[in-house]
Amino acid sequence: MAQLGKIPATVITGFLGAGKTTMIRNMLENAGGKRIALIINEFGDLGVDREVINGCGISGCAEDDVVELANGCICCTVADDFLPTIKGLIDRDTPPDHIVIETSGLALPKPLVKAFNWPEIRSRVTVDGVVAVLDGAALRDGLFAHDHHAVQAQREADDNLDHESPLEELFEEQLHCADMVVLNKTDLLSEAEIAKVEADVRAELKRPSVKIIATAHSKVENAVLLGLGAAAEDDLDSRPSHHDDGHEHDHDDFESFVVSLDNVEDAAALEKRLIDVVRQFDVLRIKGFLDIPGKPMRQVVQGVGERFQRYFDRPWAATEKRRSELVVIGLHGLDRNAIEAAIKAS
Ligand SMILES: Nc1nc2c(ncn2[C@@H]2O[C@H](COP(=O)(O)OP(=O)(O)OP(=O)(O)O)[C@@H](O)[C@H]2O)c(=O)[nH]1
Repeated sequence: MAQLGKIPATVITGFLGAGKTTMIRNMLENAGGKRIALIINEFGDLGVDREVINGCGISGCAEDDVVELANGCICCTVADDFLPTIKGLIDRDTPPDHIVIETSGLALPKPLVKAFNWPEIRSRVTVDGVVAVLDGAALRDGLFAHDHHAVQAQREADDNLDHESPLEELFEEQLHCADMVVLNKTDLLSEAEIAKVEADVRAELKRPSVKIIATAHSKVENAVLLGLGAAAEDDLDSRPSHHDDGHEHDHDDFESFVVSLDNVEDAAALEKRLIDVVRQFDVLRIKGFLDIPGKPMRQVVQGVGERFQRYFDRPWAATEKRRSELVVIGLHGLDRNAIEAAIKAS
């Protein structure tokens, strides 16, 4: 077998908030002794995903098995960031059994898969599979299908601009590169909606062999996710991309910033303001941590579109500064001042 002796690597792709980190937490919790190293890349300067993974206290999940690539989107920094990181992992005295890479929700997976053909790693690592996690509720609501904001209407009106929305393009990039599709958040969909979304996704796939798994809370068994044996780096041609012609890719369609707050007395009221912000502005994702006075634990805030979740994940460490910080991610042109003012208004 050509892949014999190579370390398998699984690439997890999927739009902002689709459920990638949740999937990886499940995976680590059920690793069953398999040594999984994790490379995490996210859009925005707060490193929430790594924190969420480290905060979960999974036994056997050593801190140095989780590497964060924080300098921009992984697909644009492969040579500078990704290659040295993966080399570092495979050169360890005890290399991992499996490498899992969580790409940022705005990353194109294909340039990353391509990087596995670099001579230094090609002989030692193979892309076992590209897994695309899809937000079933966002698909049902048409987030990736047509223009949902005025910004898009302007783009449509200008003949010089690419007519496809950045969300639609990303969706296609991620889906067309996938060896397995996880249709997530089915708890928010009716049976009929699941069937409709699944059929839409199936129609968009370029390779009929790709399986679609419908699930909630990103629950898929490791035996299903890992060990696909796809050797995706050898099979790039069947994964079409908008950028195959060398067309430049950047993330100018999106932007993010961090909002720092004082401690938060009334988290429910803050959540209401955050939902208003999502409704008023082109905000796609808000996530971060809150310092709630009198509480020994830090509170995690997760917002995907208008859907918010809050939970306490771990005690603040004695050595760390309690802080309240949120990363706001949205379409380019966010009115940062207005958004900050709206979040801070009380
Ligand atoms: N209702 C529901 N919520 C879900 C499901 N899966 C994940 N979530 C929630 O969706 C939010 C985002 O989940 P994450 O796993 O952080 O998503 P992600 O893809 O890693 O997000 P980014 O890294 O920011 O792109 C969290 O609040 C999750 O608890 C699901 O199946 N159903």
